[in-house]
Amino acid sequence: MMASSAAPASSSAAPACRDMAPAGIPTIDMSAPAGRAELSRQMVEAFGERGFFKAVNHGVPLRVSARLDAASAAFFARPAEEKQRAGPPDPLGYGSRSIGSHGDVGELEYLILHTDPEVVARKARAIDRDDPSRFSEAVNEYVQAVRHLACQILDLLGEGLGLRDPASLSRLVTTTDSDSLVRINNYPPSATGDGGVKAASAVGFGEHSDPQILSVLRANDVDGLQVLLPDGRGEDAWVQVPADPAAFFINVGDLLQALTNGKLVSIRHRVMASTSKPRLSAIYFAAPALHECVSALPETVTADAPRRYRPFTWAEYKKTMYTLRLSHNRLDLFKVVGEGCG
Ligand SMILES: C=C1C[C@]23C[C@@]1(O)CC[C@H]2[C@@]12CC[C@H](O)[C@@](C)(C(=O)O1)[C@H]2[C@@H]3C(=O)O
Ligand SMILES: O=C(O)CCC(=O)C(=O)O
Ligand SMILES: [Fe+2]
Repeated sequence: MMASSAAPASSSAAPACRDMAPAGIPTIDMSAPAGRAELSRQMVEAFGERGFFKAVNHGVPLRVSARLDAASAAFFARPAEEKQRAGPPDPLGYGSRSIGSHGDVGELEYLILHTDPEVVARKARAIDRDDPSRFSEAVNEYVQAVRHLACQILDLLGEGLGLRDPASLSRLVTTTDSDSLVRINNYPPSATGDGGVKAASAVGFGEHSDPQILSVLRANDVDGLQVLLPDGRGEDAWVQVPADPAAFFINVGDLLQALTNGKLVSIRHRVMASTSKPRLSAIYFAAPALHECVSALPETVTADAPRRYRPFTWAEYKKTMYTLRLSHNRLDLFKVVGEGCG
């Protein structure tokens, strides 16, 4: 089942799109009413054509998401000088407006955390001084649930792609030294000062692709997420993804594009901040270990589809990504010229 429901977004420095046909937002029912083979086929199709899908009936308990939302909202409601104690984002920690270290800014504040429970526990001492375990337990429980969802999706992809070892993708993420992150974003309402709301063009989080394997995003009931999709006439158009706090939005990251030799596409997305209510989002970025060599899966390399990217380690990719602006097409720098890691 693939449902289409979005209208093109109108504001942007990006391609004009007002009169273009709306591109669809694939919706996949994770309870697999039509069976597992059909579910994995839908995923490969959605990720191959769009680079993302909306997951419903995903099995992550509402209680777990609500607990993270409450712990996050309590932190963001604290005075600025208290929040700064959890910063600066170097690159993990609390940050406000500034994204990365190359001049990108957005209308948001955020926390970026490594998902290792010991690292979460250390950071929680600065995030919730009264009761650090209140915060760390909410994060750890959430991470466990969304990692499980990410791995289910990766296993289904492994099957849909016809991999000899269908669990090879999820193993990249379940390894104890996985470098996965969780990011919690708070977009304050865009007040003008006179009680009104700013023009729809305020950038909450600028255009980019996510660098990791898979991103699992959930937000409250406030719109803002947009994805760049083909409009069917050879152009791309920004498409608003209507908010749905009961769903997860799953994105292909750069590494999954490299692993599948471009068969699955890393989607460009952004958040526009023009809301009268705060938008709160949490994104789990599923990543491999730093030393992992990322190389196209043999099943995706054929005479018709020769290897597109040279092998590289996640550490090497990360080092490059942190030297670049948010919107950079960083995977292009790894297009094939030779073989071998390092
Ligand atoms: C400008 C940057 C911020 C970012 C690191 C980078 O140099 C380029 C990639 C950015 C991004 C986008 C997705 C995630 O939000 C993020 C945590 C990531 O892994 O890559 C951010 C990085 C960041 O904010 O530190
Ligand atoms: O906050 C959101 O909804 C998305 C943010 C995002 O794309 C990111 O943090 O990488
Ligand atoms: Fe993103």
